[in-house]
Amino acid sequence: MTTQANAQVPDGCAFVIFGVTGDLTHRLVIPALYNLAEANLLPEKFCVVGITRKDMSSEDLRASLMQGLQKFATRPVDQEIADKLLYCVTSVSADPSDPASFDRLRERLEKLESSRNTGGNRLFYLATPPDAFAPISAELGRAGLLKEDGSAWRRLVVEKPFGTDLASAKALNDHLLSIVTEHELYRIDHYLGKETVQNILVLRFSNGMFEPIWNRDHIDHVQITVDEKLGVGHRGSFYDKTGALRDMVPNHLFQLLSLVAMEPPAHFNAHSVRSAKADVLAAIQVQREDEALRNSVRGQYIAGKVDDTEIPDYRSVKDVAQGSTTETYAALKLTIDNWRWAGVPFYLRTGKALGTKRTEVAIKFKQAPFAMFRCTPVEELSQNYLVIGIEPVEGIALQFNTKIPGPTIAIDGVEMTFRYKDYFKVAPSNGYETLLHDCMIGDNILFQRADGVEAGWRAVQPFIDAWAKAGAQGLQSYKAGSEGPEDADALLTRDGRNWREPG
Ligand SMILES: NC(=O)C1=CN([C@@H]2O[C@H](COP(=O)(O)OP(=O)(O)OC[C@H]3O[C@@H](n4cnc5c(N)ncnc54)[C@H](OP(=O)(O)O)[C@@H]3O)[C@@H](O)[C@H]2O)C=CC1
Ligand SMILES: O=C1O[C@H](COP(=O)(O)O)[C@@H](O)[C@H](O)[C@H]1O
Repeated sequence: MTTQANAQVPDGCAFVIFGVTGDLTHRLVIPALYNLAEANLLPEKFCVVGITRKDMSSEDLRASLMQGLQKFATRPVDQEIADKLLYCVTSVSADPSDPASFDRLRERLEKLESSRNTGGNRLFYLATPPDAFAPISAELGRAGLLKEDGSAWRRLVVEKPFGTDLASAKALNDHLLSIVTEHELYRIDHYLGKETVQNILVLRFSNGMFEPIWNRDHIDHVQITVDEKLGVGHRGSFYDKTGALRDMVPNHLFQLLSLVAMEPPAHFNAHSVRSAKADVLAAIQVQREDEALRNSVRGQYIAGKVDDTEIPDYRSVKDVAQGSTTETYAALKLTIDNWRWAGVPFYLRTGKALGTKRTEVAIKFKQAPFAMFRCTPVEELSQNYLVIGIEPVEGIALQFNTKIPGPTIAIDGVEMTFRYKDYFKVAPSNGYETLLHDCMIGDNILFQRADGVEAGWRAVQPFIDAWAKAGAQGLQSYKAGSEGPEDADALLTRDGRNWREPG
């Protein structure tokens, strides 16, 4: 994430994609590379090596990627730029279960590097299902593909999910860090590619007015909401093993939480920013399992309608186990054990097949201490929220009370809003451009570090364990198209608080 006005063009390199035939590559990676090409942010000395276990010609691969680009591009496709990008793509077969194929890959890569004059710099992007991360990286290491060579760099990019619990995340960290250094490793969380998420850093640390009130003296609580309208769709097999908690909380919701709650980093660099984020994640209180049960709600959707679309019962989705107890909704109450946040609860919720699509962080300030205006009791005054809209509303809103014009004092809540679309005219991106560009220029600031990942899993582990033991007990049903299980409201009302209404 550059702070300069002119973004840096990366060094020449080979961009090697494992899982090139998959959905992520077609939907996000190639369209993001296209957007970088259009912005002149790809190096001239560049090649894309698409790895597949199939026998696929480069022509067929290019045709398939072009189709994906036409379908998923965020901007009108300029055919000349697209052709130039796809001309750089070569298909190579390699399968981690066949070590010899990685030796052949090394030879092919060396030839391509020399014909494209890429300087030997290599980026390996693992856009495969997560169970392939360890075998592929092991083979890359064994075949010497990640071995440093003079000044040429090597980087390994790993998609999410990073582990399925604390133990597996630790094991994956240990494995990967036995092959590459932390600096060469890029753990992607696509939330950090969103402009609105990156802006949390800028909002907090480029404006003097927030820091003095950004603490337990002025903030009552924080709400982090990631509500989705989409159901599980065709991802039953992945989702039923994963659930809402693992799928969203230790990664995306904790990225939001850490940006909102971290201490000011000493420097704007990967070490300082990631240390501050890891510190605050490590300060989340690790609850006992009985506390985790009391401080959480989980739900599963049943058939209903989202807008005009009928959503079938979660349990009827293909590849979802009969009688599955996997949660499609999770709400948690967490506390952060440090001086800034002592006594300030963080309420997190996320779910699928809900009535509203909304990703936001709402910071609720403490009420005015005294009801000078007798027209409205202080507890009935509208609440003071600073709302950071991530999606679909991209912007920032401040809610406060104001006098209703007229001869008497009457008070109403109003909202002051900033919307990106009103201020900035930028070509729409898909969120991966910044991340891919950063990998190529060697900036890890927007990528997760081992300690941050493990601290996140440590905080959610008691919920995973307690829910696994409880099984169906305590799992609420909610209708698709609703706002989630009713008990989610109780998580706040028992503390004398409410979830912020949409809008
Ligand atoms: N799709 C999306 O929108 C998003 C996906 N992700 C993450 O990206 C990764 C890829 O997701 P997605 O593209 O949807 O997945 P896909 O199921 O589409 O698989 C990607 C490709 O990986 C290859 N592959 C599968 N198993 C192995 C294996 N054991 N060894 C080597 N290659 C293998 C296959 O290619 P072949 O058969 O040709 O070898 C397959 O086409 C996942 O980790 C996912 O969580 C993250 C955010 C969004
Ligand atoms: O990683 C994932 O994120 C998406 C939500 O991403 P968003 O950018 O649309 O908010 C979620 O739907 C998916 O289940 C999860 O795997």
